[in-house]
Amino acid sequence: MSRPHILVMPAPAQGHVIPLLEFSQCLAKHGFRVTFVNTDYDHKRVVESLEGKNDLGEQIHLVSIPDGMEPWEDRNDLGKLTEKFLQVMPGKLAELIEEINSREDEKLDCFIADGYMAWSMEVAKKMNVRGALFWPSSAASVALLFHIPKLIDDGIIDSHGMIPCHLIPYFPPANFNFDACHSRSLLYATVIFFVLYSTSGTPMSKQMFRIAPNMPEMNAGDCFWTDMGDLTTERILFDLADKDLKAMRAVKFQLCHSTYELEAGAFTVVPELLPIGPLLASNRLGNTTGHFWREDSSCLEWLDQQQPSSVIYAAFGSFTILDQVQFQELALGLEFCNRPFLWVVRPDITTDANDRYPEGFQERVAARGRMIGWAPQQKVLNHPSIACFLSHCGWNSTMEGVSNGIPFLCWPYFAEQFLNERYICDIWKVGLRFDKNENGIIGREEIKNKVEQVLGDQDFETRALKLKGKAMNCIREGGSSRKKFQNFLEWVKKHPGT
Ligand SMILES: O=c1ccn([C@@H]2O[C@H](COP(=O)(O)OP(=O)(O)O[C@H]3O[C@H](CO)[C@@H](O)[C@H](O)[C@H]3O)[C@@H](O)[C@H]2O)c(=O)[nH]1
Repeated sequence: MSRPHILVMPAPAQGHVIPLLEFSQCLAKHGFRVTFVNTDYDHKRVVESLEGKNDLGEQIHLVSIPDGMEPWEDRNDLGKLTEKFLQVMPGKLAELIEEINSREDEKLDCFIADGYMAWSMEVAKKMNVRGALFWPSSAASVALLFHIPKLIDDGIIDSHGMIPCHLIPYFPPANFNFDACHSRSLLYATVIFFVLYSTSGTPMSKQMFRIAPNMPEMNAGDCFWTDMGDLTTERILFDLADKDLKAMRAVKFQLCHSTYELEAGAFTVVPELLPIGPLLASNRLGNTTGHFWREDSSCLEWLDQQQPSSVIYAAFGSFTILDQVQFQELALGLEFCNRPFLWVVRPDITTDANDRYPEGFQERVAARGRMIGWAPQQKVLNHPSIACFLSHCGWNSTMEGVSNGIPFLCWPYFAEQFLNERYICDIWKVGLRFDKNENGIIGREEIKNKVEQVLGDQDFETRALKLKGKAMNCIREGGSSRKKFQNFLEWVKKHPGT
């Protein structure tokens, strides 16, 4: 009998491609053939970063379809990207499925889409292919999505995902200086601003709510479509969330990159969600694949030369952009800590690619600091020299830090990262958050103080190691995630064909 064939499609983003490809490797290890469909743009980056190495094995076949954007357009503009891919990808996906199914010995047994691409379930249904979803983010973020109708009923967001105007503080900020409005035009501009602000809506309500007893309090700002900087993008992303929510209700299998033990409360909100995490390349003794940037593995040799539990690892995932002032303050903060550090400085982490570091910084830290463009992060976090993880709290980074028993310093950037921070700091108590200073930035002293607090208090490490034990037990024989993964495999094997 030929191997069952599964088509897997991630959302077009680094934090989605890596875990879905890891999941695909697990499927391949269990005897499945996988066709993995990226957008053309991401496909090119993934293939380039493989540098000709066949880390994927023969059972995973990479293919691609267009995302509707021109090659030079900015894919970090999530509103535009979403708008374009929703126009183009459904048709291209249907063509791809048709083409695969036209080959007699390759017919698809199942289609697995990223939860954030749940709209594609409709395409699969029309093509008579069974669908399942995989969520690369926390169960809490899925629960929040599931909770949208209730948030609308309770008036926390309106039917466009925005906070209704009566919940927005109507008054100007406390530090607003009316005396400074000498000029008539400035006064008019100010009035127009407040009128627009109060009628257009914004999802950034600070009204707190709790959706299950043992989950942290949340606010509308934790939803992934919020805090994007402009209302158009937020509305496009909310429409995507709404589409995903409708589609997910009709899907039998929904898998999630988490564990019951880490997020028990969230799983009670969406009982059909099945955890299969943590997904780590080390679980199958392999390497992480799907990178958009080339890994700089030379940092592992550098880590070998450092003392055990001595190095601060700082990395912000694939989206975070720091302005020049904040970037330099972070550099000075790392310098102030007076410890070895490994800092991932992605080529696009600041808007200004030149003269990014404070004057003389590189020379001063040369003996104990290392800056690289992209790390083999899972291997780094598993290295005995790592003491703590200064992270933007993307869910993959969170799972990777937790699975290695590393305490966190939390620096969330956007979307559900603030919710992940609450799990790290308030529920699991394995890290500390940074506070911004009066200038709205995280200052060098704050960085030094919090690093010292986390590393000076043995309880953080003790709790982190305990949490690691819980997370890793889930994927051992008899563990909860292992069982759910096996249930899923059986379901696919029992119902072969379309
Ligand atoms: O130098 C680096 C930095 C990161 N990574 C990897 O890249 C992935 C990054 O994923 P994540 O930590 O989740 O961050 P983002 O790239 O920001 O992920 C997006 O997708 C996640 C999953 O939905 C969300 O939780 C985030 O908020 C969203 O920004 C992880 O597997 C890391 O191991 C590397 O391999 N090398």
